Amino acid sequence: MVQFLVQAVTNNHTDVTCPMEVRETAKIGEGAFGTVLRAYLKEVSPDITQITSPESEAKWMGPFAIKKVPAQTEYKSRELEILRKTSHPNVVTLEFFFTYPNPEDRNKLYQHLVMESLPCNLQSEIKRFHNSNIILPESHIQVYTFQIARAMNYLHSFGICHRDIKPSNVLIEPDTLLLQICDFGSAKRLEPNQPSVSYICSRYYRAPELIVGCSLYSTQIDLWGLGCVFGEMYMGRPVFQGREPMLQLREISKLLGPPDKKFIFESNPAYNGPLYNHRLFTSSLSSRFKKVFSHASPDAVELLMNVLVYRPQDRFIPREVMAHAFFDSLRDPLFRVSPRTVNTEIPVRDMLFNFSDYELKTLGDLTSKVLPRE
Ligand SMILES: Nc1ncnc2c1ncn2[C@@H]1O[C@H](COP(=O)(O)OP(=O)(O)OP(=O)(O)O)[C@@H](O)[C@H]1O
Repeated sequence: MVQFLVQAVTNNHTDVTCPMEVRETAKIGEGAFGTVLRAYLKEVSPDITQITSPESEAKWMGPFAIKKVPAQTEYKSRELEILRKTSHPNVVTLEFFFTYPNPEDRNKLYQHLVMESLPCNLQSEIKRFHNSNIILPESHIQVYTFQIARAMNYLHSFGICHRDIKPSNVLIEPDTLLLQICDFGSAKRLEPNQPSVSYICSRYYRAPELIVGCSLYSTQIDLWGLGCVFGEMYMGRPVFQGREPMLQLREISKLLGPPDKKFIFESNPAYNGPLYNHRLFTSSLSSRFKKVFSHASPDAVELLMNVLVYRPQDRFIPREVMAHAFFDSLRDPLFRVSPRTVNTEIPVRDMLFNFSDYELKTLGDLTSKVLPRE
């Protein structure tokens, strides 16, 4: 356990900055860029310069998840900027933030993002089911996928592209099936006709346009990630597991068939890598999807076929995902789910459809299809 006093901790909701004690209790995650720790925070009076005694007035708040990343890198400050702008039930909440030196190297400042903590991520949930030789109940897959699409609909409405959608960046609360997207370390607000780097996103979840080197991509790269995560919940392992970066396209072509010339030209006319355009099978696209996602219902297969699509323009956008028939049972007033951690069935309709006025506007002509039945 590590405890320290920070003179200037800013509350993300009120913008008030005050001194606080921070108690870090355990490591939750370690990524390429930062460390995530479980932590508690306590307000202290401004004249205190030493850590206060346990009997002091204020209560410890938490648990939180603190993400520490080296401060002052242009790349990472985007994460704070984006988390400060967003407020959505399916996007992790930033509660406080501060900069503080690294205990091992006092000269190096670290940005600390203090977020609401969720107990589990989707990667461990998928593994848990897979290791017990069972697949996630389709009702859970519906509830989780709907919330991913809802978060994307919100983020994309501001042009914010997450750029690293994968099960370990999807947090869940197994008792309620609440889901929140985390890790905005790669996220960026995409501007039309402004190029961005194509070497983002974790390999198994990279959209085909990124693999062939597209730099003018859109928020639709996140939808590919949604499709991969959606499919992984049925398969218990990543849908496209390329052994190395260039073999990733080969894995995709085993299911979708080879990419066509139009897709390559629109993505990157200068692409001269392998195209895997020899015939690997004779079966139809839909029979391949049915075979690969053998546990999925016909509606789920149909939705997967509309998301795992080469051309980003032909891929469903988030509100089309939410409006799809696969989620119709969620719209039923009687819909209930049985979380694995709870012994009773719980209603989830209020949690799924508590749209803000802003969100309702983003649904446009699909509003009546997305909203629940009375
Ligand atoms: N708010 C949170 N609550 C609970 N766990 C969290 C939270 N934020 C992050 N984590 C856990 O910590 C892990 C690493 O966090 P994050 O992905 O933000 O760091 P990163 O350095 O960008 O990692 P990576 O390189 O794997 O993308 C996540 O996969 C998740 O399991």
